[in-house]
Amino acid sequence: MSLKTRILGLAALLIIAAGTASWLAYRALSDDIVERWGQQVAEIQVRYDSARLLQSLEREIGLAQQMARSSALLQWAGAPDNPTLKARAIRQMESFRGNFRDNSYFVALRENGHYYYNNADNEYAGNQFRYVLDPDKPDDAWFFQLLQEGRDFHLNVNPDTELGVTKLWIDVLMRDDNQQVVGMVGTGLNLDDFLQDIVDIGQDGITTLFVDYNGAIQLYRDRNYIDFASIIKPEGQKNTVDLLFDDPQDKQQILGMLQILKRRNGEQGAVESGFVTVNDRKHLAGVAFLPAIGWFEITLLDLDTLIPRSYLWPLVAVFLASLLITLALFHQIIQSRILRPVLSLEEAVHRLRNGRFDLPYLPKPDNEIGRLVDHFEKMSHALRNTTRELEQQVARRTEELQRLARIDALTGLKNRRGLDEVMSEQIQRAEREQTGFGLLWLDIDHFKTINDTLGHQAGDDILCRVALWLKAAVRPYDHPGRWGGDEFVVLLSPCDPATLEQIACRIRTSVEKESQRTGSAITISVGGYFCPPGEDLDTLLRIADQALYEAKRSGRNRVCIHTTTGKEIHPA
Ligand SMILES: Nc1nc2c(ncn2[C@@H]2O[C@H](COP(=O)(O)OP(=O)(O)OP(=O)(O)O)[C@@H](O)[C@H]2O)c(=O)[nH]1
Repeated sequence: MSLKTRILGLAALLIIAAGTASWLAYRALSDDIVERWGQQVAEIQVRYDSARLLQSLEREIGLAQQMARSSALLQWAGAPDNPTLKARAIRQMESFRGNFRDNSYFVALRENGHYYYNNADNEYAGNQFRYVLDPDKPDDAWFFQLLQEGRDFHLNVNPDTELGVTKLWIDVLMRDDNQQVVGMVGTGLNLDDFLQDIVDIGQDGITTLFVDYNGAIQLYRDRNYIDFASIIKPEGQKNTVDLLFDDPQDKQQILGMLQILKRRNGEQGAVESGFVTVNDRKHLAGVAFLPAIGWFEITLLDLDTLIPRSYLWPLVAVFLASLLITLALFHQIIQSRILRPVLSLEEAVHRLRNGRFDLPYLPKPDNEIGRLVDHFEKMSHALRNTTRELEQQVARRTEELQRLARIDALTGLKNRRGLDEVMSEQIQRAEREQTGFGLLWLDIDHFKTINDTLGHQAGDDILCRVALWLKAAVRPYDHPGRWGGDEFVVLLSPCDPATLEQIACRIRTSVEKESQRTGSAITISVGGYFCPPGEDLDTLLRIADQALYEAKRSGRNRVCIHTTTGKEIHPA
């Protein structure tokens, strides 16, 4: 796996890990914020819903209480059979009917159990007496129960089977001057209208319900849950609020909140809240007690509706986008600051390893890698300089060795190899320019005797001296050399037969004279050949050797020149 893949993989893992940790922290924080926010919203919503209910009811309750205190009604309640009082009371009732919101009323008298009623359509005009309440009839039990309890005011959601209506009834007791209960008055609000106005107001995610002092559901958008005629039902048979919750802990929590609020007994602004599950969805429940009517108001906030999960998608999108941007930036930085310099360095090292000093462009970021590249560049420059110096030294030494390989170590003249090269060049030149050159072959006479009598070292000294005299006797552009042993060769170019002869004689004379001057007289024999263009080396050497042989055979210390026209011997 490449370094780039590893670094980017590691970076992605770190970012995802950091992102996950941030996400979890965010979730915890957002849950906390939502909880706090939800509690505040729940409390506000509870107060708002309570206010809406009370606002609607307070006027009706006030009117009902005013009606209960009406002297016309109270007098009639004391003498229900008195037609004058009855007529006056009914007129009074009818005047109240016009003021009630539902334009309906009821009056029930304790003494004879007569129940009077009229509605918005004035359906029972002149016939307000509807029926006689029967203590043994379950449908009428509410009346007798309220009389028994002696509660001055009561709200009751109840279908009236006689009248065929289901209403939220406002029941207010009538008391005479002695505070004796003489009857009951009130009005009924159409339940469907009331639910629509107060409870089921179409706020998405917000559910409002009202329960009575014992937790029995009184107002709820689903009528099936409403506990009609709660007052006459024994405990245990009521539709209480806990029916809405599946989790026993939620049931306990809600009932616990009702208990707490009961203990606080309508304390101003007292609201309890907590999380519950309704229909498998998390809700925040807010509960408040309404002492004016003795009910609790419960608001359920569906958090998934109010704060849908889809709200989080932009956050996820932002996270993913920032992840991609971060990776791209990271890749760019890694690429320019690490990978590209490292790859260039690797390429440079590869070239250097193959002996190439033409390094590619090496980026130098301002970091450790940049410093490493800088050191590498300096190192490669030093290596290049050292290598060049070594190469130059080797070239110089090779050249010297090559030169030495063509030089005779004893005399300093060209050796046989050197002479071979010069002769080959001259053969080519002669061929090319169609001119001849001269070749002399020299041999010291009786050198063996010199060696034998004076010693080998003395022989060497004589060889060196002969070399010096030879050099002095030829022209600067001629090529004298030692062929081997006591034999010397001189190549003369440019040359002609006369010059060849002249120089050959001069050499022989010079050696003879100079050696005599130094006290160890020696002589040499010289064979010469003027080489015409087109002849090969072997032929030249053979003819020059023959000329030398002729010179020796003729008595030594003489020159024998071969030309194309014949041979000529010059004695001393
Ligand atoms: N001192 C010395 N002697 C050498 C060297 N090379 C060859 N010789 C000797 O030179 C002698 C050459 O003798 P030759 O050329 O064969 O015979 P010569 O005695 O010169 O007689 P001619 O040539 O017939 O006059 C031999 O004795 C070799 O040992 C050398 O480098 N130094």
